[in-house]
Amino acid sequence: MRNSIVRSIKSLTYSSSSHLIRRRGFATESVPDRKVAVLGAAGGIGQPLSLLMKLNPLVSTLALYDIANTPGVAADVSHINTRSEVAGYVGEEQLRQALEGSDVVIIPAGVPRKPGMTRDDLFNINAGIVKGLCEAISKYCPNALVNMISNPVNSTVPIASEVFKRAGTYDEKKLFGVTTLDVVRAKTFYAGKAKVPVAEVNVPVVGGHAGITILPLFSQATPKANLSEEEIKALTRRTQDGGTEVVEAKAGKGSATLSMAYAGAIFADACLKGLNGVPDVVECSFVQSSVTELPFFASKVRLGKNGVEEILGLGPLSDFEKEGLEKLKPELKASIEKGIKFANQ
Ligand SMILES: NC(=O)C1=CN([C@@H]2O[C@H](COP(=O)(O)OP(=O)(O)OC[C@H]3O[C@@H](n4cnc5c(N)ncnc54)[C@H](O)[C@@H]3O)[C@@H](O)[C@H]2O)C=CC1
Ligand SMILES: O=C([O-])CC(=O)C(=O)O
Repeated sequence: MRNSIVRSIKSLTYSSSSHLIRRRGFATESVPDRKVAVLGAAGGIGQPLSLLMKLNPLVSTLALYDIANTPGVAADVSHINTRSEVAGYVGEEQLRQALEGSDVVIIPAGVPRKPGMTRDDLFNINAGIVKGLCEAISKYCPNALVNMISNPVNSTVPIASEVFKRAGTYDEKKLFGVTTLDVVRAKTFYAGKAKVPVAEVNVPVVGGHAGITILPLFSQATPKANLSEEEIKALTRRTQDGGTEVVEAKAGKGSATLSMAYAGAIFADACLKGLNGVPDVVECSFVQSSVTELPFFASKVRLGKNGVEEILGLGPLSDFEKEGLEKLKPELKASIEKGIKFANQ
């Protein structure tokens, strides 16, 4: 789980007119054409995420879709002299064009939290938005990898799975809840407390993406550090409350957008690398899973040419983590069931 985007940008030069990528000092190699669609591209996450995807040399076509304001965002981003061709699509009548041919669809469409709200409070509005977008995906790009950012992720991913099942297009290997921001936060907070270089830190985060369902496994963090039980508990709480920390600091102006765009770009890059056959691409994600008795669960996932190649187990847990795992299950189960019920009513 390295910072692959930054690495790509540093180590590669690329041409906007050909699909060749030249590693400085090494032979030229070709990369396949890949279309990425961002749904909700004009929003707080959508705009910086579109920028970051424009910087990604693995993308050849970037489709920016929203219900408003995408022409401006697309015109702006399109002037950046990188490989991908950019097009903006606005309104439902252009959704088909935005989606057709997509390899990866990233969904940050929907309303964000305000102080005092839980992610589940967004369900009533976002569930319908996600359902509509997934119906379109099942029609126009049923083979795309779907990166679900819209909250509550613990419910929106099950909604997507039900929509795809109903359409006969469900492939559990291709549906991902994006939990990368939890990993990004866990790494940052751990590095600060353990006083180790942040770029070297790895911390798996499992479970789901809301409050106590976010379970960072600091017992598996590397590089190892001698943190006290109290310090580990505080780091766990801060990771679980990271979203709320930003919501409160923004004081009514939304939730995490910039760090989320970064995290979303890391995860989409991992999906593209997997599709392109790069070996050993592993990220945490909320996917259909048999790691626990719950039908969906976030854990480390190996990405490959068809999406999920392997779901990795949890590994050894500390007593504190075992307790956290049992505590999160009822809430996560209820959120999953709420999504499934909504999609089928
Ligand atoms: N998975 C995660 O870790 C995180 C998830 N989020 C979630 O991401 C979502 C978006 O957050 P922000 O970008 O801050 O919100 P925002 O309100 O700034 O942007 C949302 C965008 O979605 C668009 N939209 C609404 N309905 C749409 C539809 N039917 N089709 C296409 N676009 C549509 C809006 O026009 C707007 O441009 C929220 O649900 C938020 O909770 C936020 C941070 C982290
Ligand atoms: O907290 C929120 O509402 C947005 C989010 O999911 C996060 O920042 O992790």
